[in-house]
Amino acid sequence: MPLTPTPHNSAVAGDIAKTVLMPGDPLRAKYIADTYLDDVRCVNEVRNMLAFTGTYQGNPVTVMGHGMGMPSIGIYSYELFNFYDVDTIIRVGSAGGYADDLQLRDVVAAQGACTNSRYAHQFNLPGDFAPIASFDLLERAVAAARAQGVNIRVGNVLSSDTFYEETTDAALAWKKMGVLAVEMEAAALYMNAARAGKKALCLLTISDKPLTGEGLPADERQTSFNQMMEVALALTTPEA
Ligand SMILES: O=P(O)(O)O[C@H]1O[C@H](CO)[C@@H](O)[C@H]1O
Ligand SMILES: O=c1cc[nH]c(=O)[nH]1
Repeated sequence: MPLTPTPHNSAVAGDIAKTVLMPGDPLRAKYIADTYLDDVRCVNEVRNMLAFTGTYQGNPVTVMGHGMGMPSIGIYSYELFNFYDVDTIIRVGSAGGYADDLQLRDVVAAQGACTNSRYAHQFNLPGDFAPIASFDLLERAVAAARAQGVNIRVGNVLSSDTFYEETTDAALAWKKMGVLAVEMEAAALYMNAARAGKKALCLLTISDKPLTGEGLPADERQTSFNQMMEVALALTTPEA
């Protein structure tokens, strides 16, 4: 029985490239496709979770939104890894900076992803799982960033089930552990990649600082992340 299309994705297996870039916002996926890809076609519109397949410097790549939160990226990345034979997913997201020395628009590579979610419980492990990036992708992202003159920070992030918090207690506690920034999906992506034996990396642009109240406006969140996108796109080329 064919596994594709799925209830969430009308693409069939050959429509999706081996490497997929995933922002949370489907309009950011469209922006990446319109700005950087050639020979683009839209391969999914189910729930408006837009997916586009094209080429970047001659190499096939798909760009698809994943929505907000771990249940959402959990579904899309599971299907891409297990039903569409995708090898590599690179999330290109926004994050709230915790570290004092992170500024708005800085780029972070999530080497590890702490989480307050129970996503790992489905794997019935006799302990806590440490969700980590593919070292190969991480190493290549750092090299690509240096080559492009992008100052990239590498470290731990928090993948949170909540965007809004009653107090700053949790943020301050994670910050004390050296966690650089908060977002909402990397841990689930890294776990799905680990379980499927595939590769994943989460790159983030700092869109706000929850502990100081600084933030970029919504339109800039959608379109101002070009440095991060260009580092991610460099990983789609064999020579990167
Ligand atoms: O900008 P994206 O990639 O959606 O990432 C961040 O923004 C959303 C919250 O505003 C969450 O999805 C969080 O992870
Ligand atoms: O998840 C997110 C993303 C951006 N900023 C935050 O504070 N949290």
